[in-house]
Amino acid sequence: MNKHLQLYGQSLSLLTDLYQLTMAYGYWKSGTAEKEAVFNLFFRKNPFGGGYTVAAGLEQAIDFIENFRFSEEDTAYLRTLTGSDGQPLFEAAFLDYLQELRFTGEVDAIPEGTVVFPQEPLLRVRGPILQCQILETPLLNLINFQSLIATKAARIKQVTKGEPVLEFGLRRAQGMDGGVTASRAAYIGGADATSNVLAGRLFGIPVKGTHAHSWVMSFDSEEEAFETYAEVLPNNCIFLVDTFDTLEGVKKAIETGKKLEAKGYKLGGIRLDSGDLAYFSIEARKLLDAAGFKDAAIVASNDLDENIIQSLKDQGATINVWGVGTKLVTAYDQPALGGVYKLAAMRNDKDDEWEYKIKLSEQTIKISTPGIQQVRRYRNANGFIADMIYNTEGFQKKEEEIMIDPMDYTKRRKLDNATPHEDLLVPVFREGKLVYNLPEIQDVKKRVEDQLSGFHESIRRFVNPHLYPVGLEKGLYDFKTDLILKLRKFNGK
Ligand SMILES: Nc1ncnc2c1ncn2[C@@H]1O[C@H](COP(=O)(O)OP(=O)(O)OP(=O)(O)O)[C@@H](O)[C@H]1O
Ligand SMILES: O=P(O)(O)OC[C@H]1O[C@H](OP(=O)(O)OP(=O)(O)O)[C@H](O)[C@@H]1O
Ligand SMILES: O=C(O)c1cccnc1
Ligand SMILES: [Mg+2]
Repeated sequence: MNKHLQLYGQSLSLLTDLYQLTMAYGYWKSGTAEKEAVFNLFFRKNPFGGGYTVAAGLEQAIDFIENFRFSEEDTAYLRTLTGSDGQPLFEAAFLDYLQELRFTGEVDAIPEGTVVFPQEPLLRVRGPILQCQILETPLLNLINFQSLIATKAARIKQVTKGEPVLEFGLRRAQGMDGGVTASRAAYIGGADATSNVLAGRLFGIPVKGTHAHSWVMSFDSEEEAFETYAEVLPNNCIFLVDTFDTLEGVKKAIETGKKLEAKGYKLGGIRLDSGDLAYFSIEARKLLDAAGFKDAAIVASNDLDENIIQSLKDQGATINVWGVGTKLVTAYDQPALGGVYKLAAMRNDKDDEWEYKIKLSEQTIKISTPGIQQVRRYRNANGFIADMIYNTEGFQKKEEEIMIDPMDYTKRRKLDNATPHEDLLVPVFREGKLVYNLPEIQDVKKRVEDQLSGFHESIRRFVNPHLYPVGLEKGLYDFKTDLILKLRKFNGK
């Protein structure tokens, strides 16, 4: 366990914002540390202007929670922190308490690879408030980034229409963990292989690659470069043909391909990495086909993303393997998913009942939803039709379920228990123990494909995608409205 979650040889429990620890100290000192709380992790907008998001990062979140403990070294560091008066920020007894602290609560989560939408809790954490609080930052860090990259990869795979995508991003990734984590999420979302060898080893992702311009440049001629490569790696021959003159390069790759064939090997293909990729791929295909290399792949790379790939396809490009780096692993056009983690309920001291919590905002979309939430996904014969967020404890939903658009009271839909449905959040931790069987990464990847094919294609289009209906169960909607009115002092008026 804890495969790549150790950074620089350190445990990662301090990988949180200082304010989580100062609040934790506050809860401890004021005697509320053990009060039971529920937090929901959700985002408010699909990334890239798209109509869907792919959930990813749960395995690393689980790993983090399982290995969550402050070591002696960690608390020794915290002991050195001081406040504005130069005095220690934390008292010794609190740091001793932290050292003994383990996660004892509950986590429910939507499995990785599930297609999800704004407002839906991807993860729900329940337990002593101090523990839930400290987990906010690492959980958001882990889920936001991987969900973002998995979504980007799904969009890229969507436009290649099933043609292989090779993730080449490590050199441009946001640091080392960014690179490793992006390779994992990209594979889940749709990439078929990575050039990142460490990610291959850690996660069981296929590793693939060609060669660079420097290989060609290190010889006196392109012929010599290709032939030497073919001698050393006859079973891995995809030649980069654009170092000097692309179509001349293709001809030289073909000559080397013939020699490979004579020795019983196959020319894997060529790679194009500059110039007009549509034009060169079409011309290269003609040359390869005429020479009998109909199976040879045409790999293309060079700052590709889903929009350029779509444009190349529209131009009739004959590329059939797509190398995508920078714009995939950095989510170039939207570098962050704005997931948040909000307190939604707390156990009341007086009567031991749930007290529901809400964050007000001038912007309706930013008002959080109270409750111990679950997401129910309904389907008909054609696929998924709507998701309803409901409260699982306290006020109950009724037999006949009415779902209301949280942004528009008049937009509603009738659903009932007879409509086939599935609850998306599944138990992950109970009393601090892992109760979830982690799926193989290949199964997570497969889940993305299955899920995406279950939604109407209109949610997948890039321009003005259709908004998939996500609503609040009427009881929850009304409860939330009453709570907002109460907080705004419109109580009963
Ligand atoms: N036919 C095409 N239609 C649309 N975009 C294309 C087409 N061919 C290439 N591109 C994209 O246009 C951009 C070209 O960038 P740029 O001009 O920097 O590349 P280049 O000069 O050809 O190559 P390099 O600088 O790597 O040698 C890349 O993002 C590439 O993917
Ligand atoms: O373009 P990306 O999607 O990031 O894919 C990875 C890129 O990395 C390599 O070259 P590099 O960019 O290092 O050099 P170059 O720009 O001179 O090709 C490769 O040739 C690709 O172009
Ligand atoms: O194998 C490749 O072709 C490759 C690897 C990393 C970056 N660009 C290309
Ligand atoms: Mg480049």
